[in-house]
Amino acid sequence: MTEAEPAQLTPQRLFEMMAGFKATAVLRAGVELGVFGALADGPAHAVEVADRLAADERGTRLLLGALAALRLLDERDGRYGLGAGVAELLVPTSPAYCGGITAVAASTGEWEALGRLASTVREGTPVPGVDALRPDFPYWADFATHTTFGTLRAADLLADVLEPWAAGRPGPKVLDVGCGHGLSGYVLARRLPQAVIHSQDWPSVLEVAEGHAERLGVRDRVKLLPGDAFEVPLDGPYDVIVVGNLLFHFPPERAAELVRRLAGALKPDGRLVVLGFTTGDQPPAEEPHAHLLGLLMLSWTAGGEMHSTGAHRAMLGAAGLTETELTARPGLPLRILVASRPGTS
Ligand SMILES: C[S@@+](CC[C@H](N)C(=O)[O-])C[C@H]1O[C@@H](n2cnc3c(N)ncnc32)[C@H](O)[C@@H]1O
Repeated sequence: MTEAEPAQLTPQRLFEMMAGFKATAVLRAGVELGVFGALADGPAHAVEVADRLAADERGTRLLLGALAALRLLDERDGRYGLGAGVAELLVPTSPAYCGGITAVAASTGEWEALGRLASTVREGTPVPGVDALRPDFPYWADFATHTTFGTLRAADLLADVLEPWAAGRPGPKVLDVGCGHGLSGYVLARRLPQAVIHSQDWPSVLEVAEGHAERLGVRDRVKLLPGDAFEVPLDGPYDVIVVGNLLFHFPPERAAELVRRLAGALKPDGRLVVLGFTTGDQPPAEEPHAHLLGLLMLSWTAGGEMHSTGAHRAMLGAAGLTETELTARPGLPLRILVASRPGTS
């Protein structure tokens, strides 16, 4: 295999990077003000849109121009309509609506943290006053609410991996630690009608997860374990424990401590699953999401950072688990490691 040539930096690529935050701002303002919903029934002049949004006419006219410059809107004869694909993805009544994800991926919290990245790197400490590990860190409830569009794919893949094995266990008992939206457990529950899911996270996040469990029709088989994953009584033993996108909140030794705790709550022959973004498995340009997420962990936690699949394997091995198997899919920037607790059930 030949090494990929490094991409040549061009002035255009450089200026696109510099202007990236402006596109984020324009998209976010469009979503926040309800521009796309206001144009769902057809094109309109800026003055009509301003009236529908109860916003300033000049401000609306300038924003609509910028949205058209980004091709989110089309402008014809002074009237603005939705650009190609916008009705499906950015009109709130569409079943494929993604605009809510701006509350996470383009959130004020991320924006403010990354706006002072150089100073965070210089000092090596999180943004003053910010701690993503606090039970009331508001970003996590937003994350649980708005990211189901993307996380459903990961939950489906996880269910594909676990279903053949778990289907052979009578009434499998599953724990999802730092469950967020909870979909990892709920998609599995829909495939395995006898499964019982224990969803673990902070209380404010579990309120959101509970809503998803109800919508997916599995609420009657879901138990909630609110609290700190390091301290809450785990109510085991379990057939399956999933820890998804949580270990990178912590430095390696703290992550390994949690893995040990979870391994101790497995039944013999039970499975511990580490699911999520990793770095160090591929060249950085092949795993950009994970590297950018690592900067959020730098900004928001004391010591959190992304781990490699090799580091996860070492944590699982140190916790006495064996036969670790890796699943990854092209185009899905997540890796799934399934490790077994020795013994027979
Ligand atoms: C990035 S989200 C991951 C959500 C989901 N597991 C996934 O893979 O998409 C991290 C979650 O971990 C939770 N979390 C962080 N620290 C925690 C702790 N000490 N105890 C329990 N949950 C925690 C957050 O509230 C958040 O919901």
